[in-house]
Amino acid sequence: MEAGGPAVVSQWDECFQAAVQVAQRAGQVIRKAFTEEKHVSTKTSAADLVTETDCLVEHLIISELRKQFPSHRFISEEATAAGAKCELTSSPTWVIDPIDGTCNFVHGFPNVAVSIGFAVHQELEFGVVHHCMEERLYMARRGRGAFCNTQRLCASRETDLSKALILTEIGSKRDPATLKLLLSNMEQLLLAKAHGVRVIGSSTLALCHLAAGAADAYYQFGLHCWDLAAATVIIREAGGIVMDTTGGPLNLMARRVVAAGTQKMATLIAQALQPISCGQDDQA
Ligand SMILES: O=P(O)(O)OC(CO)CO
Ligand SMILES: [Mg+2]
Ligand SMILES: [Mg+2]
Repeated sequence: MEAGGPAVVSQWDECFQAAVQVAQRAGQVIRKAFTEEKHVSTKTSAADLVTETDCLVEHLIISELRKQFPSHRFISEEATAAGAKCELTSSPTWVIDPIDGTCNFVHGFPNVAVSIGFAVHQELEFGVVHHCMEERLYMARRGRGAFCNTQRLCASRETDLSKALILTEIGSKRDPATLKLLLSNMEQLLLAKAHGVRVIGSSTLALCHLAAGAADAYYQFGLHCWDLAAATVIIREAGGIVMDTTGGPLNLMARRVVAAGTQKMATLIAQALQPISCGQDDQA
């Protein structure tokens, strides 16, 4: 065994435990705020929402983790919206979405999650996603399986597009050209006789449903690295595939993804999609 090997493993274990604890604390804050009046602002479009709870929870998560791991770097949704650089270096980096499903949160629709991913040398090491309203904790560490609370997760083995339940998100970009492509992509999958296409308002939770085998595929153009980081580890550890919409390897910053239980299903979905250009998180 390499000198220092076990020490490195236990270091990330400590980070993982910290992520679980802070995700649960964040969940308590979100649950309490869920039924209270919200102050809602918009960001990049009229459908890109933020509330004071997004900012409060992001501050809570980052200040707690920074206290414990002062040398680590952070990428987070609301700091990026406020102008922080979104750069994934080789340093240990936390990738955080304080509330995934803010539009759901604003409307009282209970698909709302906290998403905390962790990467070292640009490789995702673990992910924790807390479904706040159902108190479900999805989590995975690289090489150690994926779990929802204590239950081990197993992605779908389906390879036939005409038997697939597919998840996607509409996103916040609403110009006519984008909407046309978005609806045309959905139409292609329905014409291929997929059993259904679902939109639940939280990319992270949809990806966790895929990891749990409750859906066969997921695709989206326009999501962000913080929607994707934690759930990517969870899907891979559940035996699923997460890749670029071109069929190549996932680029966490490229704002597009296809995920599926099987490589065959992922390839079929990727082949059916027309690309929608959304830019890169690290070039904003
Ligand atoms: O609610 P949020 O974090 O803005 O995320 C959206 C997608 O960008 C839903 O997944
Ligand atoms: Mg999000
Ligand atoms: Mg968010």
